[in-house]
Amino acid sequence: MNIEVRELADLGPDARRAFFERDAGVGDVRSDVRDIVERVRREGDVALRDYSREFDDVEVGNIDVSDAAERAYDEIDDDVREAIETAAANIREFHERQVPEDWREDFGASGTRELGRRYRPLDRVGVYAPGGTAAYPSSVLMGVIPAKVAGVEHVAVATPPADTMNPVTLAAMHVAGADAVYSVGGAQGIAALAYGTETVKAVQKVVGPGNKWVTAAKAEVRGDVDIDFLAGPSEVLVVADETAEARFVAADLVAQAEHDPNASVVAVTDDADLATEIVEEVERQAAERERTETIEAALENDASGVLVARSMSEAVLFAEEYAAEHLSIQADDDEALLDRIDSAGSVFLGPYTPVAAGDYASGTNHVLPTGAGAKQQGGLSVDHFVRSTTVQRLDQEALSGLSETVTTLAEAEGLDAHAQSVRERFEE
Ligand SMILES: NC(=O)c1ccc[n+]([C@@H]2O[C@H](COP(=O)([O-])OP(=O)(O)OC[C@H]3O[C@@H](n4cnc5c(N)ncnc54)[C@H](O)[C@@H]3O)[C@@H](O)[C@H]2O)c1
Ligand SMILES: N[C@H](CO)Cc1c[nH]c[nH+]1
Repeated sequence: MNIEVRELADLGPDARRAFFERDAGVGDVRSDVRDIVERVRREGDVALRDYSREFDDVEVGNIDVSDAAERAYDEIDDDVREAIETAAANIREFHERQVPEDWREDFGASGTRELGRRYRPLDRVGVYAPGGTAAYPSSVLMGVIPAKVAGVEHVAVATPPADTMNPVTLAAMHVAGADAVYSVGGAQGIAALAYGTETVKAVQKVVGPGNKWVTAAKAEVRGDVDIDFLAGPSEVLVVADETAEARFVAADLVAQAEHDPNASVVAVTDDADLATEIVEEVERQAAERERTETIEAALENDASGVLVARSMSEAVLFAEEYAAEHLSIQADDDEALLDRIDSAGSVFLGPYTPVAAGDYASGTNHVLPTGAGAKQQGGLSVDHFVRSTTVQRLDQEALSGLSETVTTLAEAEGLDAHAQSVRERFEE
């Protein structure tokens, strides 16, 4: 692996596009994924079994494995069970703070003009929990717990099949409170949740992270079913100044790189010596990890690199444009730098806040927008599982006060029935 330190100012238009318009290979698989989704719609369970054979090399027996979750919980090691419970408690605590409250207020100056908002949970949602090259019990917690905190009655989870399903992933489903578990992964798993099959019940909304096939499938079904956002192959951007510890920066880059060859990991600093040290550390640490091949592939992506900015202001401008899934700031005045960045999925401040803490257990959600989606939205939250309705009540006096405004605007729009619906109430 040969990572070069690059000057930010020297990046040409193609290199800049590779960073800012990254899509982690999702575009390349859109047409294959369209075919998979269509076939699942047409053929249901038969297609799910065929795709599991083809892509996961598994002969699926039961697609519905809901019964296995509680058993797995009893069977896993005590220390793992305890870690799941601790992480789940922290995630639940953080998400309980997000539950919106119904409100009503009288805005009327004369008469009653009572306006408000109420929130109700969705009825049925589907959570995708990845599980191709690694197991993701943490993603089960991150998807199911906010849905349950929001009050969703039926939360189904789809996760790739295996000859023996990962017991820790199953146990996490039990802890999080999943109502149904289906052993189907990839694009076919997303299609099954979106449209239903003989075994899988269709849901109103599909959420959760995954690789490029999963992400392309979410883009494909969006419109027919609601989704959270595109949460594809992982990304991290570390903004560092001369006070940063190269070892820590490198460890955070290597950690996200181990998810997927399509992951993007970037460090940007105004200190050229630090940049060189980061590269040396990344090379050393990557060689020591178990998933070296994946890490090296991710580091060699066009959207990965170690960059030197002319100033921290330039580094901050890069971070804003990059809109990372995870933004780590390891710098002296991290809060001042953060103040100048609006676009990031989740932010990690200081040397002792590794991204991995949020990945598992600090309590924030790790399902986050990738591909610069953070320019438009934040990570998965209780908000994704509720619908809001506005409610209003006027009395006669308040309506009389508004009548001129409404009828004038209605007539300006050429909608006289609207105007009359107000006047009618004041005619004998
Ligand atoms: N953005 C986020 O919030 C976030 C959070 C956690 C994980 N992730 C990402 O989730 C992903 C997990 O990836 P994974 O692969 O381990 O698990 P996965 O469950 O996302 O994907 C596995 C599935 O991919 C499908 N697949 C594999 N090869 C295929 C092919 N050639 N054609 C069609 N389908 C194919 C299979 O059906 C398999 O079941 C990583 O990219 C990781 O970075 C993202
Ligand atoms: N880093 C991932 C989000 O991109 C979440 C995760 C799960 N397990 C470990 N990490």
